[in-house]
Amino acid sequence: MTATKGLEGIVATTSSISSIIDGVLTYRGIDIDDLAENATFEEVAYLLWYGKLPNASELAQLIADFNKFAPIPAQVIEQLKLYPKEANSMAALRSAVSCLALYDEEANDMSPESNLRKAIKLQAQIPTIIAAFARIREGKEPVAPKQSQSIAESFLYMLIGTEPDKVAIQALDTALVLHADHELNASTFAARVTVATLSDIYSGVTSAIGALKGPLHGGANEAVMAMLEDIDSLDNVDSYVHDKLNNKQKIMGFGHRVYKNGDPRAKHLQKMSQELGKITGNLKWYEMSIKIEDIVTGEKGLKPNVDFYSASVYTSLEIPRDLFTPIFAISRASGWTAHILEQYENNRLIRPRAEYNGPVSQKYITIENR
Ligand SMILES: CC(=O)SCCNC(=O)CCNC(=O)[C@H](O)C(C)(C)COP(=O)(O)OP(=O)(O)OC[C@H]1O[C@@H](n2cnc3c(N)ncnc32)[C@H](O)[C@@H]1OP(=O)(O)O
Ligand SMILES: O=C([O-])CC(=O)C(=O)O
Repeated sequence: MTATKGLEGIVATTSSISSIIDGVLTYRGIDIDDLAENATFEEVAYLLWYGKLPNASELAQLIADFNKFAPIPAQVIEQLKLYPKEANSMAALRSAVSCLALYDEEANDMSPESNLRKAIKLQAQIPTIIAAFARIREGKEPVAPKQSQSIAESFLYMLIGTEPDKVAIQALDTALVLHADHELNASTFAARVTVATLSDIYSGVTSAIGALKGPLHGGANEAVMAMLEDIDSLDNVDSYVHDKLNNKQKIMGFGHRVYKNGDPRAKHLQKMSQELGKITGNLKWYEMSIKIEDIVTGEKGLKPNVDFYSASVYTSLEIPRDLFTPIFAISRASGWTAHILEQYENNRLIRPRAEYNGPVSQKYITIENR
């Protein structure tokens, strides 16, 4: 038995949800470029769960379900009020999603109909939790979900408490489309490992949120913004990036386990970052990002991943930095739950082996002789 560090290159399952072949990302066979330009997040969620694009009435039904399920139980709101105001927002989301299960009577119903319904509920309720916690920690009352055609609109409405701007809704919707699924990424794998024990969907999504939080995965978008704030001006980019690279430190938002010639989602986010910068009259973060990319790609051959330009996009939308990774979770909830449903459909326990490299032939030593 020989271990492969980080399971690089190991094919651990079959899946018909998304593919990355020769650097091209598809959801159910549809190119991400096509979806980014034409689809709404609601259509994409349907596509991931059902394997096809919805017709008008199927889409209307899904949107009606999202609106119906979006309010969260009063007990969960009460829990959010008890969390420390300075709690990490991904930790708060992880706890609150786990808490949702306690108030869902069908949490442990393993029928396919119930699991699909819970996937839709989770997708509807995760944005509500994030917006509610963001307001509660500022001493404000949560805003009830808006009856809306779009999760992006309802989320922004719950966050700011007023009608969101159309440009912001469109930009967030596209970002949600771009982040929705990504084959067997770390958080999706965590979800699949959890539910492969035949544990419930809430456990799977809670595991996934924990995995997404880390800065080598979804947490990188917040780390990118922290870096941009740290650098602070275009003039400081050169010395900052060279210092990091010379000290063999990572530049967040660059590199990817699967893409070696660039992430197809990054160009969409780069364009959005520029357009939003122009609209807000602040191109500073965009211009700094471009300069960082020039240096890192030029000198290390590393390309920006999905997290790099999403940082300046969300900042232009005036979203607080520590909600960037929770927003990633809003989107990826669709992919996580699609993978969980796929895992249940054709389940086998996921249990790899470890190559043992510890001591051998040891004997028990009594405590007085240690
Ligand atoms: C949604 C997402 O999860 S996208 C990824 C988000 N994460 C980040 O942006 C964090 C920064 N990037 C990284 O840490 C990595 O590129 C990962 C985690 C994304 C991929 O990791 P792996 O495939 O395991 O690559 P690994 O970390 O082994 O890097 C390979 C080499 O490239 C270097 N490298 C990789 N990423 C970077 C980076 N961002 N900055 C500088 N060097 C890097 C490593 O130092 C390593 O160099 P070495 O061979 O000289 O030791
Ligand atoms: O696939 C991965 O390793 C990371 C990820 O989730 C993504 O890029 O969207």
